[in-house]
Amino acid sequence: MEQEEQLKIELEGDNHIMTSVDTPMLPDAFDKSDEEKIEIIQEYFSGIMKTLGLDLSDDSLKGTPYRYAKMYVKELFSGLDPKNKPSLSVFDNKYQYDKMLIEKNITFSSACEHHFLPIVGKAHIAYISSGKVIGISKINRIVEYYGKRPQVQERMTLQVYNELKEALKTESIIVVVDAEHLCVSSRGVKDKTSSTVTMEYGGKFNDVSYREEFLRLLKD
Ligand SMILES: Nc1nc2c(ncn2[C@@H]2O[C@H](COP(=O)(O)OP(=O)(O)OP(=O)(O)O)[C@@H](O)[C@H]2O)c(=O)[nH]1
Ligand SMILES: [Zn+2]
Repeated sequence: MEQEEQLKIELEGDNHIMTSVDTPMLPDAFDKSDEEKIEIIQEYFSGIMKTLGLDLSDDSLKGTPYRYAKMYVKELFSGLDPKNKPSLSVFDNKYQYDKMLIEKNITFSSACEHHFLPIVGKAHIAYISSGKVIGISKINRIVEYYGKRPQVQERMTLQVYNELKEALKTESIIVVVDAEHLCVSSRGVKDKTSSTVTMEYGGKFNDVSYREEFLRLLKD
């Protein structure tokens, strides 16, 4: 089959799926200031509370729509705005350290995009330098930044991997995320013990012996 014809079928076919690890955002996502967003969300959340029958003149409840809106924009979902992306300090690997660097037990919280309920867990990350090293706290900060969005765990895992790949100019990175989803543990199926593990890796970590060493060191 001609390549062009094949491409046309792929693009027009019913099963065509756009592949992207980007968080789906509207084109005008960054037109409003944080203060404008807080104002709008506050109004909507007042409506939700009133619909539930809550009396917003109560002194404990009256500040809740504002608190809620501020928490969304400035805290829980601050990672939707690229202005909050951490700057990553990357240095030359002058000492030519060529083994694995592992940053393990990185705690993070996020929110699942299907229910807007918390995802709470840990990320474990390792890389092998191809000439660059990264300030270790920046690894934690990258996890924090991508956690501060409505997420699915698979996408968050890939976003963290891609960001580190870009900064470190290597694919020899492994990202493992192990998290509890409150939409699974506190509602719906209400399973209190399961956790969800996702991973992405490349480069030297395609070799199982590197993955085994990484997983062994996570246990210590
Ligand atoms: N793959 C994946 N699924 C997720 C993640 N977070 C939440 N989910 C799931 O998203 C699904 C949404 O399914 P729906 O059937 O539309 O939602 P629901 O009726 O509330 O489903 P239940 O949770 O089974 O009650 C649920 O199975 C959630 O467990 C995630 O990070 N990755
Ligand atoms: Zn959910």
